[in-house]
Amino acid sequence: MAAAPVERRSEGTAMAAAAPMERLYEGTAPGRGVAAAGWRLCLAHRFEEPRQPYGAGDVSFRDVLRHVGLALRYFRWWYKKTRIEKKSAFIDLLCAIPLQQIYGCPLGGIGGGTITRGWRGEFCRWQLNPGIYHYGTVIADQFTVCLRCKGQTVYQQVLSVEKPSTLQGWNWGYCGHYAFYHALYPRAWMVYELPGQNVVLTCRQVSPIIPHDYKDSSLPVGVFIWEVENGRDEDVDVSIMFSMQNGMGAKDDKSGGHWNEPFALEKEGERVAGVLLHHCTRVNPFTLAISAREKAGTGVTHLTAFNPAGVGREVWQDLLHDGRLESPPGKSTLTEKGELTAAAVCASCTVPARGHRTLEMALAWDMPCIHFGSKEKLHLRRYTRFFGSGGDAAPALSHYALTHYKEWERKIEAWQNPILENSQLPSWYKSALFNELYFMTDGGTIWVELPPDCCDEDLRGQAAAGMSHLLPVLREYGRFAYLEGQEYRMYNTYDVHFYASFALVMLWPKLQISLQYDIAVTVMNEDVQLRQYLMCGQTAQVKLKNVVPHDIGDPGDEPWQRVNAYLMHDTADWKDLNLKFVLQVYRDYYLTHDSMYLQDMWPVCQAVMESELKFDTDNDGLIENGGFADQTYDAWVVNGASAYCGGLWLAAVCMMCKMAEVLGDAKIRQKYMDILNKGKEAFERKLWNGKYYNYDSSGSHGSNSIMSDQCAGQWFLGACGLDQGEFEVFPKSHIVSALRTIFEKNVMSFAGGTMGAVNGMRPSGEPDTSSVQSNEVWVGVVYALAATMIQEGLVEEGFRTAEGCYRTVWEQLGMAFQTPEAYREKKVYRSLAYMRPLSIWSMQLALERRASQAPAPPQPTQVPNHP
Ligand SMILES: CC(C)CCC[C@@H](C)[C@H]1CC[C@H]2[C@@H]3CC=C4C[C@@H](O[C@@H]5O[C@H](CO)[C@@H](O)[C@H](O)[C@H]5O)CC[C@]4(C)[C@H]3CC[C@]12C
Repeated sequence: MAAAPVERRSEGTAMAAAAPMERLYEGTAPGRGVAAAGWRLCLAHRFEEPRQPYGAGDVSFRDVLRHVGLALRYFRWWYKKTRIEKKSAFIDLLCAIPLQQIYGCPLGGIGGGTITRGWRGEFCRWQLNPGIYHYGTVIADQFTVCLRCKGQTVYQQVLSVEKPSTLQGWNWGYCGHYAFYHALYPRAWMVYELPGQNVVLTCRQVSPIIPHDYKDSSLPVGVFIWEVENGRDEDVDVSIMFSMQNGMGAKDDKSGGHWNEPFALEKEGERVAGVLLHHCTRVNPFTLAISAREKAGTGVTHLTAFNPAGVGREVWQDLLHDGRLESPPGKSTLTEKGELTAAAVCASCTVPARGHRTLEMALAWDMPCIHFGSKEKLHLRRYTRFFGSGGDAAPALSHYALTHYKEWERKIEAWQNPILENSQLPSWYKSALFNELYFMTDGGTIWVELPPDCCDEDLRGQAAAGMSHLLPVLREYGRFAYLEGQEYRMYNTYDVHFYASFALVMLWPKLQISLQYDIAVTVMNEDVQLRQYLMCGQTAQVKLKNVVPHDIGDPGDEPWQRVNAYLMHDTADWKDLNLKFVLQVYRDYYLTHDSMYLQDMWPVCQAVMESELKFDTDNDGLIENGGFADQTYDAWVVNGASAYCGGLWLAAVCMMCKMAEVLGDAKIRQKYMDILNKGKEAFERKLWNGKYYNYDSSGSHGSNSIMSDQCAGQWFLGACGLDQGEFEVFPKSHIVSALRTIFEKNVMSFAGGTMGAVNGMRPSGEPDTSSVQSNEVWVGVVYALAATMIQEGLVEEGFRTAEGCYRTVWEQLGMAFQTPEAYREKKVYRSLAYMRPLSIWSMQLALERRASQAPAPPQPTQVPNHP
């Protein structure tokens, strides 16, 4: 291999996982402006480990017996839902999405829908209907390059390694050994050497993901900046053609009535031209726009319509002829039922000998008004406040994207560079930190406006009345929701958001505040409808008053309106949800200093803590679990006092004291101080075993398992600076001992220390197989554990722990941009593209905290400058 832009830059605990990349790349070009850190792959790469989604065959006989009731109830529910009602299941255990090791950076801002490109450049994952995914590569969606010298076309190639059965008139099968992909979300680069041409193309893909920005970050656009380097001694005319099918490759692309039209928009001296592809479905119609920026020396041409299911010769020849497209005026006809249509836009320029030029192209999509599955309410997306809701915004969005992407990149660099340039941080971490952020947009994310006429009453009366800032916050920042996972279709699953929320509060704090207001409203409300819960078979109310819901609803139904789509357990009896609300309220206040928020949330915190107090059945100041899987580990039973929920409880009680202090509520402060003092003693007495905190106090076989998440309470306390002095809840020495034990057992004694931390380990050093979740690794829990280690000074251990997950997911298993909830040491994974791994941002918070506390480096002695 020549000079190796694809080399693996790994430090310390290097693993062999990604080594084949180096051997595959045969190019020499470094590309233009490609970031140093990130996730890099040669286009000829193949992932070798074929993993399977968790299936019935992976369950032990003991677990089959344990869950046979659930399985039967689930099957009955699933059959009714999918076969009789013809709807899709919020979790489809019987039809898991097969693993495709193809994904790369998604396009688009927050909550306007996403289109994911694969690392080989394909347009392959679509979330335009809110929260609903369509997986499928659309073959016509391509970039094609045409090179002309002295008036002759010398090279024309689709920049795709595919050899499809449609559009055979095109020149497919680009040799992947001459290109590489590099992702550093929200940007990605593809570097193509054009064999034998002495021309290098670098395509930089940019999405408007800008921390603390609540306008541009909402835009449904992506920009492709093509840097063309001409290594020849003669000028070359270069054209890049961007072709796109009208639709996302789904059934309704053939439903008829779709049409395309060319457009050009000139504003403030900037001209953008392209084609609009109107996708006229009954529900959630949208317009796609492909475009390019016209400027001196850059011409933009188009083809309004072609048949993407045909041979495609007319398109190919058109471009081949003169490096331009025919550019007919006027609209296309409407498609017939069964017919597909596509369009293309082409940007061309002359690149001088040994010179360089840039071509700028954009993809925008405008689906301003959306219905969820129930179609009860019409919602307006966030970006409509800036671009209107008439369905005619695609030209303006394209123009805005092409004239603002430089500013976006400046802001992205100002945010990312201090981290990227920190030589103390390993480069895998830099890749993990930014690339895991993909889920913020590609988590089925939705960001909508509050209807202008929405009042307290609509948010259900008394709930809203107590919160003076509820309406102003929701009006100004809108409503935000993201899925638990692309396969676990529930919005804002709260026990999981607890982990992921660090990313939101650190980067878009107003969205975290808005989400919390939404949760606060649901706390006060109830849903009296009865239903059967699948795990235990009992019937109970959908939602009780004064408890935090599991989730805010299913996009296949009517989220916000009907909460708790999850029907495995009655989560009114879960022990972690209420506590996670209190912990987030204080954490958010600590990070944002938003005292209005704190004031509004205070009565809600008191209400959920009152509900929680009933779980302290023996009045020792510590809650007890109920002998079922009554927390986020929803298939791992806990009985009696537990390290996880007991620890969260004490942390929440501590934060109640702190909040009461801030708000000057002495009575409440005293109440929770008394509970805290009693509870701390009970926690140590019931759970501390001299080395770590036992899983639970039941004395059953698994009760002395080592749980990787046993310090979750301390994680939050440390993140809020509440881990010392008066507020030291857990003795420092115990926390450090527990973390060291987890590192030794759950990390280093599991898969040779290369796969992160297993959820539960027996003291003997065997993974705990007492439940289907105890021998899983949960990536988001591992990142949270790593943050806790860093907070407690075990920095190397923290990085080592987290590195195992990153390398496993991104380098070994080919699960880039679809990090799963869980994997086992061998064979299986569970729930692709999951929310929890966003917890990696808590590692960053811990690192920033440490850096700000570190003593300042000695200053060089100042030599007085005497005249
Ligand atoms: C008789 C059959 C052959 C054997 C069937 C066994 C199965 C019934 C069970 C084996 C594995 C179980 C599933 C494990 C995980 C699940 C996830 C859960 O939802 C969310 O999970 C998060 C934890 O990962 C949690 O934090 C979130 O709050 C939840 O929203 C739902 C249950 C289940 C799918 C579970 C169901 C039963 C098995 C498939």
